[in-house]
Amino acid sequence: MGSKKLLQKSHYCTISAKARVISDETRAVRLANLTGNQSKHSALQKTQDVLDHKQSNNSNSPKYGNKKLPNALIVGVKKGGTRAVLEFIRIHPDVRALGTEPHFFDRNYDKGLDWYRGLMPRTLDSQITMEKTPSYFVTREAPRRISNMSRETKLIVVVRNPVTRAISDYTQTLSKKPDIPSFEELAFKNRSQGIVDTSWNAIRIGMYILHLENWLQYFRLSQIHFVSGERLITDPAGELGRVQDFLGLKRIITDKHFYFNRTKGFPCLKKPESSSQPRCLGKSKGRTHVQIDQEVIEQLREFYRPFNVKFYEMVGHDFRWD
Ligand SMILES: Nc1ncnc2c1ncn2[C@@H]1O[C@H](COP(=O)(O)OS(=O)(=O)O)[C@@H](OP(=O)(O)O)[C@H]1O
Repeated sequence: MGSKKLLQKSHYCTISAKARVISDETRAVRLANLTGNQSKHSALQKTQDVLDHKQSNNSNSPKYGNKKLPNALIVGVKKGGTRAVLEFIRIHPDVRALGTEPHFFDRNYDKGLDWYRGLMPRTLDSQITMEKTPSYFVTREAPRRISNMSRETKLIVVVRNPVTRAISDYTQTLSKKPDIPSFEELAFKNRSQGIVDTSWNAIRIGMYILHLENWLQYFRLSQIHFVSGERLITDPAGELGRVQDFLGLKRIITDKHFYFNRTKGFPCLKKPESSSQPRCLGKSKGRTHVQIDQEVIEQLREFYRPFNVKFYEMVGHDFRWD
């Protein structure tokens, strides 16, 4: 076999090994989130050990290294574009990330930090460990718990127009439970009087300033980086450039890594040479949204406006959601 073919073959093996690792890892964390029992957790640990072994056979991964608690977390927001940020940043050679959402600081906190650390990929000292769980942003206890782990944790929040975010959230729920009430019914306590139901999660999550105030009790604003969910779609390289700066990483991910996939309607990662792996996000990202009456959208815009303005003032950036 010629040297070029050999190279291509080993590259292909690395990619398919990585794909296997990701699907095993997904199974492992899902298991932990679905069950609360101890024997399943040791099964999870075993699966994770197998993953580590597989990853150590992957030439892209360190042969040695340690499982470390994350230095950086993507803490929100749900439907903001958190998966895209994680999948894009993890192509950086100095980043290793858990592919699935461990929900440690909300649902699995009682399992302890050792359990959490055990889920993480092995990293060299120079590498950053990351995970993403979008529900952390709206979990009251999450900032305190994360600051107890390390006060130096870097936090990333992907924010998006709260009205579009709410519709995206509802569209996702509807895809799983087709019998739920209409968006309008859930969004308002009294629609004719314009009284919004702030107890509905799809609405509450978008009141970003309220959640942010909770985080600022434990973290400095400079420890939190806000990614624009809108610009992440129109200029992924620009947003990822700022994420790399924030994480203290060399800017390796650039516009050379992205292309706009017309079928998907979103930016995707360029395929590494000779790989058959899809590099666009899955079907649950970029769903066609439920059609919502323009008047309802206007009412929600009005509702969010004061919260948005306070949020812009606090973070020093106008996201232009009006
Ligand atoms: N490159 C790329 N490809 C696909 N989708 C992209 C991308 N960049 C951002 N987005 C937007 O990400 C939205 C899903 O957000 P999350 O990943 O945070 O969702 S989740 O909370 O993890 O379910 C998803 O929301 P919907 O379009 O409403 O499905 C996308 O708009």
